[in-house]
Amino acid sequence: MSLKKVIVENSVGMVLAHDITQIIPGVKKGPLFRKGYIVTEKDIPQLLTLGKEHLYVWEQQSGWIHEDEAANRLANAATGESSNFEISSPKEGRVNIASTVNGLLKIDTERLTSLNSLGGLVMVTVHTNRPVQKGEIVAGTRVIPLIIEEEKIIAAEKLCSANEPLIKILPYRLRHAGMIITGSEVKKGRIKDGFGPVVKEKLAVFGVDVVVSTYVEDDCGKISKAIQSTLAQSVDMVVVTGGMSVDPDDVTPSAIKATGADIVSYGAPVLPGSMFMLAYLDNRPIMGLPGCVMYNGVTVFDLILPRILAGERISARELAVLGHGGLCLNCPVCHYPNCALGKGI
Ligand SMILES: Nc1nc2c(c(=O)[nH]1)N[C@H]1C(S)=C(S)[C@@H](COP(=O)(O)OP(=O)(O)OC[C@H]3O[C@@H](n4cnc5c(N)ncnc54)[C@H](O)[C@@H]3O)O[C@H]1N2
Ligand code: MOO
Repeated sequence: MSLKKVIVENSVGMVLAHDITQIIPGVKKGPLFRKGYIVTEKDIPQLLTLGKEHLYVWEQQSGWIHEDEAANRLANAATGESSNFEISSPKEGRVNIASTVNGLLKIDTERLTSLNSLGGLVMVTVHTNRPVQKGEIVAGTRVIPLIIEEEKIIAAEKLCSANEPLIKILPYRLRHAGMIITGSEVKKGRIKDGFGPVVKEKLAVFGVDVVVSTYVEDDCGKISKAIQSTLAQSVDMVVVTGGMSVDPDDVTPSAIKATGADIVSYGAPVLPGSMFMLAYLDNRPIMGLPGCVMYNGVTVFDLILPRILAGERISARELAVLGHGGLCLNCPVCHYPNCALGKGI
């Protein structure tokens, strides 16, 4: 198809090649005539008052496609036509991509940049590794010109679907957690446990149940044994709270090491949460949670947990890159994940 420019008075009976938007300040912004509309005699005065003395109408031409069709094709290619996404009807060449499930959003950011370097089209997303909910819009795509060479869309489709889709949602796979609350003051009843309820609630958001829960005093051997016996009860992961810092009674990192687990990192470049430990034993994650996870609203735990639950194995490098954007600004009202925390990747 190609465009033909005609004088508005000569457009009666012709097929409109684009939406015509009406804006009434403070009242309305939206299309008055839609692409594909056949112009009638009575529309002419209204078109003239909208400032349209000329219109673009369609002239069929092979090798070119309309922006709406192109945007639709791009959205389908980017999501691999997965049922985890719902693609909206095109509007003025824009298509929205929404999640139909709760899960971890994965964007191949390198390929996204390559796609957006092709020119003539844009693919725009929220950040990768975001925990998304059913119904949330996660991406939008728009074709810049009204019609575009089909060849360009074919190249974009190839890029979108190479090996695996550009945009994916990973379901949360881990369901059962074990929790070890350390601290002699808690074990001996000097204070009430305030950590367990916080962790339980954070896990429950993702549908994870704490199926084993143990209180242990600040003793390396006892904590280490508790981790092993918790893992023996077929949990998918273990969280150990407290004792992560540098006091003589902070023995949790040593206890995790003593289980023989592979230590990915002791320390993570996120504030709060810098004393975090991640380790794996028999491919099951063990997380050492510093006191700030109990105290602060959002910490490194909130950044890493959705990825762990989606079954990703987190490397030391993936923790290291969190430093860029890892500083919580302690806003008076927290809007996480709608903020910069953890978005430097
Ligand atoms: N010299 C340094 N001091 C601290 C550092 C550091 O790098 N150098 N790091 C700070 C950071 S960051 C954090 S976070 C905390 C880490 O604390 P821990 O994980 O070692 O926490 P604890 O010492 O076990 O407890 C701190 C505080 O919280 C209370 N607590 C602990 N567990 C519970 C529980 N289950 N229920 C209620 N209250 C609990 C505990 O009684 C302590 O009062 O260290 C900084 N210091
Ligand atoms: O582990 Mo503390 O990590 O930064 O508040």
